[in-house]
Amino acid sequence: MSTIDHAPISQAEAIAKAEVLIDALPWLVHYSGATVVVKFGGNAMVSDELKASFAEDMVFLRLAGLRPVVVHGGGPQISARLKELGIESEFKGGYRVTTTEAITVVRDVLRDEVNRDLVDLINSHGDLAVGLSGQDGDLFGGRRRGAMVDGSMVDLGHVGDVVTVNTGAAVDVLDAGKIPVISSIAPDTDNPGRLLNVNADAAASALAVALGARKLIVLTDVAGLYSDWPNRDSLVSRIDADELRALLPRLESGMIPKMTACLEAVDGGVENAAIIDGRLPHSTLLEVFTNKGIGTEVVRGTK
Ligand SMILES: Nc1ncnc2c1ncn2[C@@H]1O[C@H](COP(=O)(O)OP(=O)(O)O)[C@@H](O)[C@H]1O
Ligand SMILES: CC(=O)N[C@@H](CCC(=O)OP(=O)(O)O)C(=O)O
Repeated sequence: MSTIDHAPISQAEAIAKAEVLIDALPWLVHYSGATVVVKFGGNAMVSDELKASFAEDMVFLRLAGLRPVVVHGGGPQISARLKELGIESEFKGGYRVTTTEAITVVRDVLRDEVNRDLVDLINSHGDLAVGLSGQDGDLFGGRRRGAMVDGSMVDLGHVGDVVTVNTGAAVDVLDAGKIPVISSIAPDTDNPGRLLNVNADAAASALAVALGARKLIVLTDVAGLYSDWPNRDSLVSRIDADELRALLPRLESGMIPKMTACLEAVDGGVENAAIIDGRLPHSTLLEVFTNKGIGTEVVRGTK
């Protein structure tokens, strides 16, 4: 066998790899023991490879000494199931209008399909993930909300905001050294026995605030927030809460709940919130462990 066969990488490659690892050191120190809430959007779950790389990132964060918490969406998966069942579904102001018939489908797709799939992927690396929904241990309590469309408030059916968070179930999982994987449905606090469909960005934000998380990361299917959508030259790398508050009324569709969630997180004490491109493998690791991060970072304002 030649010497080459025994040398898996060159010295230059070895030094480059060591530099990548050592660059992560200040971030390992900064985030040691910190709770980080990661929202995995349905549009970012586009392939089995990306879902598997997301699961690896969560395991990496946990084994690096952070306390990752996953809140997942599943919008496209819910839409596909509703279509199969012939149930009408439309979005208003970035939120799905959710009928009594649709709410059961939303719950089943999120809790029984998307959640189980992510838990299984993480657990292929060891017994690390525990699936929860907003119903478990009264994790979330919701209240119905409408949406502003063209200056007037429209009804959204069984759609709500998270108004109470009982962190006990998630903290128990974290304290056991595991990763909570949470779906965003919430019991309706005004109508016992009824459920509400909560946008997953909003659920992740409410949980990040209640857990005193250091960081909220939102994975989606664009590079970040564009200030002049769809002009691809307008990607925002950093924005503070005051600037975001001013920009919010001009945002459209799915970016409305997403950026509202980031704003509420930093207003609620989370150090920063990042919108990153979930289509990039290992985007979460790049965001947490590199100096520049990726995507759009939202930081606290002067308020
Ligand atoms: N200003 C903007 N910046 C970035 N994306 C935007 C903007 N306005 C609208 N969008 C749209 O929002 C989408 C992300 O929201 P959404 O589909 O709800 O994602 P997710 O399923 O990840 O929650 C993007 O794919 C893009 O089409
Ligand atoms: C009220 C509302 O719109 N709920 C969302 C919940 C899932 C979600 O937020 O999924 P993504 O993160 O993939 O968009 C929905 O029904 O699609």
